[in-house]
Formats: sequence, C-alpha cells, structure tokens
Amino acid sequence: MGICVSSDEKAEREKLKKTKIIFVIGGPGSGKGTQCEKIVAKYGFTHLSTGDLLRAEVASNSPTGSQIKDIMQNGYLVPLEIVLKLLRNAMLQKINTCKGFLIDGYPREIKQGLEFEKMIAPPTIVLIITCSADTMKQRIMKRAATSSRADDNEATIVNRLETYFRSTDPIIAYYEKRGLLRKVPAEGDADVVFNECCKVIDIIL
Ligand SMILES: Nc1ncnc2c1ncn2[C@@H]1O[C@H](COP(=O)(O)OP(=O)(O)OP(=O)(O)O)[C@@H](O)[C@H]1O
Ligand SMILES: Nc1nc2c(ncn2[C@H]2C[C@H](O)[C@@H](COP(=O)(O)OP(=O)(O)O)O2)c(=O)[nH]1
Ligand SMILES: [Mg+2]
Repeated sequence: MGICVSSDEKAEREKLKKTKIIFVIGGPGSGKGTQCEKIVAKYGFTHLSTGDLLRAEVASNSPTGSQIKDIMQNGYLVPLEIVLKLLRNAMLQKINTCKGFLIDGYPREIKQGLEFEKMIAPPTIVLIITCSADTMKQRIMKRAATSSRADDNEATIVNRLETYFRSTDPIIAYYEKRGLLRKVPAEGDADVVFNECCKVIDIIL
C-alpha cells in the first residue's frame, strides 16, 4: 500500500526532484564548511550542514538532542532516521526560495544515500573534498582553539577520522560507479581548492 501524501507534500517532492542537490562529503577538517561558504557566496545555493542541524538539535535540549549528544561527542554516526528527518525538514522549509542545495556532511554511509534518494531525490553530483588524515587532524586542532565544539579535541578526532575512513570508501565506490562522484584535492590553500570546486559546479549549471 503506497504512503498517502497530501497534495502539498506531492508538490514539494516534485520541486525537490527538480532542484540541484550537491552532496559535499569529506573528512572532519577537510574543508567542507569553508568550501560551502565560498560556493554559497558565488552561486547562491542553500547550505545545509548535517553537523550544524544536529548541534542545533542538541542545543534545543529536545529528547532527540539528548539522545544524540553523546554519540556526537564521541565522533560516531547519529542514527540515519534522525539525521535524515532533520535534513528533509530543513530542505522542505527552504525549497520555495532556494537555487539548489549544498548538503554538507551527508551521506556518511551507503544506506544514508539510498534512503535520501527514496525520501527526497537523487543528488546531481557528489563532491568529495579529499586530504590526508594528518592534514585533517592539524586543521581540526587549529580550529579547536576557536570553535568551542565539544568534538574538536585530540581524542574525538581519532574516532571521527576512523568513522570517516571506515564508512566513506563504499560511498566513493557507489557514486563513482554511477558517474556522480567529483573529487577535489584539498591539501592546498582554500582559494585554490575553491577554484577546483567551481570547475565542477559550472559544468552542472
Ligand atoms: N550524515 C550524518 N550521519 C550521522 N551522523 C552525522 C552526520 N553528519 C554529522 N553527524 C554527526 O555530527 C558530528 C559532527 O558533524 P560535522 O559535519 O559538523 O563534523 P565533521 O564532518 O566530523 O567534521 P567537520 O565539521 O570538521 O566537517 C559527526 O561527528 C557525527 O557524530
Ligand atoms: N590550508 C587550508 N585550510 C583550510 C582549508 N579548508 C578549511 N581550512 C581550515 C579552516 C578550518 O579552521 C579548518 C576546518 O575547515 P572546515 O571548513 O571547518 O572543515 P570541515 O570540518 O567542515 O570539513 O581547516 C583549505 O582548503 N586549506
Ligand atoms: Mg564542518
């Protein structure tokens, strides 16, 4: 039996299917947030960071927030249902005014990608920002001085890197096979990396 949806919801789903959706994935400290800010400034896309959405949920002291606080503090993945519900709601809130979505920090495992496509739409492309574990660790420790994030610390970054490398290889293979993966090396200066991101985005506009 199909899920019955209101006509409004049907209209919103249709809009989502017609909207450009760029998954921006990469390890902790790779530069997802930095590149998304630059991309928003140039192209006017709507930037949704799953990490930011989850931190807002924790800050709201909701039952869900209490449930995910420790998971995030330890650098493990939050349950799919929780992160996807927050993400889909945030997308639906912006759908009528957005030029396209930058989904920062999602998917982090294959089933997240599959569920997103079932509940929302396929991605236009998957932009992966790549750099070494050492570079990511250095950048996080530098950011820790000003970020006041509970998970920007030596112990948690080890977990976050392990979580990232373990869960992301299958995603890379999956989207590469579908011809949707666009790799951008991010060891260099942020502006140099941004130029490479623009080359990838200009092609899909
Ligand atoms: N798609 C997701 N699925 C499950 N958990 C997530 C997801 N996105 C974020 N999280 C949780 O939120 C935490 C912070 O995510 P966020 O994207 O802010 O940080 P990060 O990618 O680890 O590093 P950075 O902010 O440096 O990119 C993650 O460690 C994880 O616990
Ligand atoms: N040298 C250099 N530093 C960068 C680059 N991108 C981001 N950074 C710095 C800024 C931040 O303090 C830190 C992590 O960046 P971020 O954008 O929060 O990364 P992410 O954790 O969202 O993936 O690294 C970059 O491309 N080059
Ligand atoms: Mg980030």
